[in-house]
Amino acid sequence: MSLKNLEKRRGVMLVLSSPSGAGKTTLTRRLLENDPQIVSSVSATTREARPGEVHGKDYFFISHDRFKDMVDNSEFLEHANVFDNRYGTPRGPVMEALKSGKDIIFDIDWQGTQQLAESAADDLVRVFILPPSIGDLEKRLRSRAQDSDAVVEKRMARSADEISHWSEYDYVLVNDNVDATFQKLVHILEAERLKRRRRIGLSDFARELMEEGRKR
Ligand SMILES: Nc1ncnc2c1ncn2[C@@H]1O[C@H](COP(=O)(O)OP(=O)(O)OP(=O)(O)O)[C@@H](O)[C@H]1O
Ligand SMILES: Nc1nc2c(ncn2[C@@H]2O[C@H](COP(=O)(O)O)[C@@H](O)[C@H]2O)c(=O)[nH]1
Repeated sequence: MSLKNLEKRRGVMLVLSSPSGAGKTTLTRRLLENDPQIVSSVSATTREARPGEVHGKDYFFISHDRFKDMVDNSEFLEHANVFDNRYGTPRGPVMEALKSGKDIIFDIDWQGTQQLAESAADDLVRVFILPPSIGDLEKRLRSRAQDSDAVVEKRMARSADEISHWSEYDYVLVNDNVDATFQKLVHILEAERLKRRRRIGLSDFARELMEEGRKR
């Protein structure tokens, strides 16, 4: 067997969740820029686009009617109501990515993570991002300057609820320094990629090594 076959593996479904503003989007963008093996799941949402957000790249911005049709047609892998809007993960692109041997990163809330855990537990790696303090979280949401005061207030009011789900995750990172947090995320992904159950070619490789070893 060639060493190339040994590299074959099941894709990782890497989930990032956090209270709004803790840094999921920032970390996701950085990972996508630095790692050609991972792609991002682009969610559909009924919320308005923020300035600079691009349809099809940041989200698929769709109407409530279209969202309902997609739910009725089972087009979502998971979906949830978050901050008075609907959000969902389109099923097709995730399946395509995993089939082509890519890893896929999801920026979704705890409700979506629970749904993915029911349908894809073996492939899932769940990372929860905490802010260093609630004061920092609010500063980040305000300095992002993309949401109205009312929206920021609503998100801050829900932060404790979101944080209460931290222990449902495999890893918890405190995003104090973005460079340091990013490095930790890279290490998590590297270690998860090496897990035995994901490495499809490993048993054939080990069997062949043993056969050769026994012949000596
Ligand atoms: N470690 C950090 N230190 C300081 N600022 C940060 C850090 N990480 C992210 N930020 C900034 O905080 C703001 C919010 O980050 P980001 O948009 O990535 O959060 P998010 O978790 O994706 O939020 P949401 O759930 O609302 O989409 C951004 O302006 C980002 O540049
Ligand atoms: N369950 C899901 N949650 C999602 C999805 N896409 C995004 N989200 C979460 O919504 C909030 C708000 O996001 P924002 O872009 O409006 O700031 C945040 O917690 C996201 O993680 C999804 O497809 N499913």
